[in-house]
Amino acid sequence: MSIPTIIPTVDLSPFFITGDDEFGRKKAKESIAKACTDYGFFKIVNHGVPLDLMKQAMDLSKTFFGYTDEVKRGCSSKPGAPLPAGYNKQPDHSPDKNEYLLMFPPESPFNILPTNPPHYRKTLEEVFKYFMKTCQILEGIINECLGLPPNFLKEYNEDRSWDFMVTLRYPPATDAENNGIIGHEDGNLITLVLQEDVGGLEVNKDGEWVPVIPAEGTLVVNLGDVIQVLSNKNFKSATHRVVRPRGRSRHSCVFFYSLQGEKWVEPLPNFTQEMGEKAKYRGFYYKDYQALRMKNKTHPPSTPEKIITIQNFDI
Ligand SMILES: O=C(O)CCC(=O)C(=O)O
Ligand SMILES: [Fe+2]
Repeated sequence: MSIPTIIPTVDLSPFFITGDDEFGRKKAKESIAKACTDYGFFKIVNHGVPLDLMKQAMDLSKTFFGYTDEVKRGCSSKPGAPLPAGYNKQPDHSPDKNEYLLMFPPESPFNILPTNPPHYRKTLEEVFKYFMKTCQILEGIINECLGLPPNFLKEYNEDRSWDFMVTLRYPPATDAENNGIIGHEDGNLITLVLQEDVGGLEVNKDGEWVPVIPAEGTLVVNLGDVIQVLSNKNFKSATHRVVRPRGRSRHSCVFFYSLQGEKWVEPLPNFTQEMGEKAKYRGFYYKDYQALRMKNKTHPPSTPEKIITIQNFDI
């Protein structure tokens, strides 16, 4: 039997203190670079998000998802809405079993956020802002780990209005099935996951599913397809899934640090010409890739091989 692989936990505190903890930063960067090359997955502590705020968000989420369908549907967007904000449930034909509340940045006019439980909206908006800041710090670290010119990713990805956050509830597994979300990669740049203690998130490493064990105060980070393409596959977009535990629901809160739709995504010269490597992907506009991925959800293909993934852009 193979030994279960441990997902590394990185302490981000050296990036939050004003002093010059060069050694601490170097150590964190080394761990992150290795995790991004091996898995595209790691955990972070001392990430700048107040722990009581994270706990409050999870508690309020549990209360919200405990409401009746009718109440929750009061926060759903109207059919044909331009963006899928608000409450929704995976359609019956989907293999994924969960319900969720999706929000864009707090100032977005598309948001449909619940007025109950009291403070839920405010709490989610606060969490959103903190998660966004943490992702900006991670983006800077990843920029350095990739050896890109200073602030390259920040300038490439400066429009923050495309970020979104989803709070989810997964019902308990049944005797017949336990899928929460099937194995997939995220399409964006960086994803943050706050999962409750029940677990269920798994990452694929060399064909094996490795559980991402929850630890209090910890956030999970995974890279998405945009980083994998820009880095010409030097950094991995992690394949992950959610397996529903038995006997109880699972709650999580997931932040997608994203990219403006008009941005062109292709392997950067730093990882192609300058390394004497061929590009591994065709370029695309991010909005086109998103639209294709959205179709996977709204019109699931008849066979899994037909699901659109970044492999469709392989050269
Ligand atoms: O709920 C989770 O822990 C992860 C969800 C996820 O992978 C996703 O929404 O893309
Ligand atoms: Fe995901």
